[in-house]
Amino acid sequence: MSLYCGTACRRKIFWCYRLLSTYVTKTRICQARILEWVAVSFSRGSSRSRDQTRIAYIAELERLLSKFGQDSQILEDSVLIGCSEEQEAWFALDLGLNSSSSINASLQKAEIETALQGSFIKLTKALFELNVKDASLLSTAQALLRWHDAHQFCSRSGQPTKKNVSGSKRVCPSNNIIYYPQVAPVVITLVSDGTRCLLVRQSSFPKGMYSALAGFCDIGESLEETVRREIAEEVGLEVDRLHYSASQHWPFPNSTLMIACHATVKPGQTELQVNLRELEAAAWFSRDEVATVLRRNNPSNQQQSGAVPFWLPPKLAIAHQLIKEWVEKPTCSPLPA
Ligand SMILES: NC(=O)C1=CN([C@@H]2O[C@H](COP(=O)(O)OP(=O)(O)OC[C@H]3O[C@@H](n4cnc5c(N)ncnc54)[C@H](OP(=O)(O)O)[C@@H]3O)[C@@H](O)[C@H]2O)C=CC1
Ligand SMILES: [Mg+2]
Repeated sequence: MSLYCGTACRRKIFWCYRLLSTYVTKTRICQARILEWVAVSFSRGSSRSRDQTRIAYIAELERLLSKFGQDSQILEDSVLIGCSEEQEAWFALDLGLNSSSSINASLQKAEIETALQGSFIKLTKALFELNVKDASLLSTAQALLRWHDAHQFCSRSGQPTKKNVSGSKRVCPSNNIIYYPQVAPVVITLVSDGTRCLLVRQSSFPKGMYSALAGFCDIGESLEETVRREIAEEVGLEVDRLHYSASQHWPFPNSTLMIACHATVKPGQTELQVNLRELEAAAWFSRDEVATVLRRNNPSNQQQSGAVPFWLPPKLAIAHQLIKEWVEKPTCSPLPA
């Protein structure tokens, strides 16, 4: 808050662009209009490569908005997502480009791209192409802007709620109820039997990708209980030991805190009973197999050579870190659950 008000702070905004698309769930294809966010990530130069993709930070958004005939009033909708090492506050703003219901409907994506000499790319793609710091900012922006978008009204009075300046909460003016952004805890666990690890596929994953096993925490559960329940529910295994590894904020489908763990099952109790309502496939893989895939981890490699049977989540995904940890530290000994 002080960052926002401080005179030394220059207000920087990075933009998010959103579009409507169909959304495929595990059980049905839903044609409902679901908001899918796309990062405004720009690459300078003629060809885009991984290290060129970056967030466009706009120091003088007012001027640009005015160029397109927009009222700078919309800046009030921006939310604070962080600050630079020079103590400049960074805000994110949803421009709702090309959305007919948006107050900014007259802003055209192509025109903005031309003005800024860059191009929009999908948020899910951008998150894996940006550096860790920018990806984290973008993840915060997506989660926070989406939360504000979905919490415009008080659930008690039905009256419109009002965002505070930084966007850290919304208040109902009629009864002073305060609403804070929500985060859902999710556990993601790499199960091992000592020599092999368990990788799974959901039908919603990109083609050929396998990952660790994940699940939302239920009300009343500890993380340990969630890990045990999810593993039992999805592959029919009983966890023997587990230990925490790391965590990561993840903005899909809404704001989640991914809590990553390693788990082991008892030797001899490794037979899988795959719950096909939750998973498309699950299988044990040796350390050598996983190490090979990690080294060549690129979906296009698989298509080109056919040598790699599957691929793993990209480096910035916490699942990737879990898998890498397991490959590199075969002897780490877990604590009793
Ligand atoms: N980075 C990675 O490699 C991976 C990340 N993930 C992330 O982990 C998340 C959870 O994994 P997933 O296996 O899908 O979880 P679950 O195994 O818990 O299954 C998802 C189902 O749980 C129910 N559910 C319970 N609480 C919630 C909630 N707060 N929000 C949404 N659904 C809820 C829904 O069921 P119903 O529809 O019946 O209500 C939903 O379809 C994923 O959404 C994904 O973002 C997952 C796998 C890999
Ligand atoms: Mg799951």
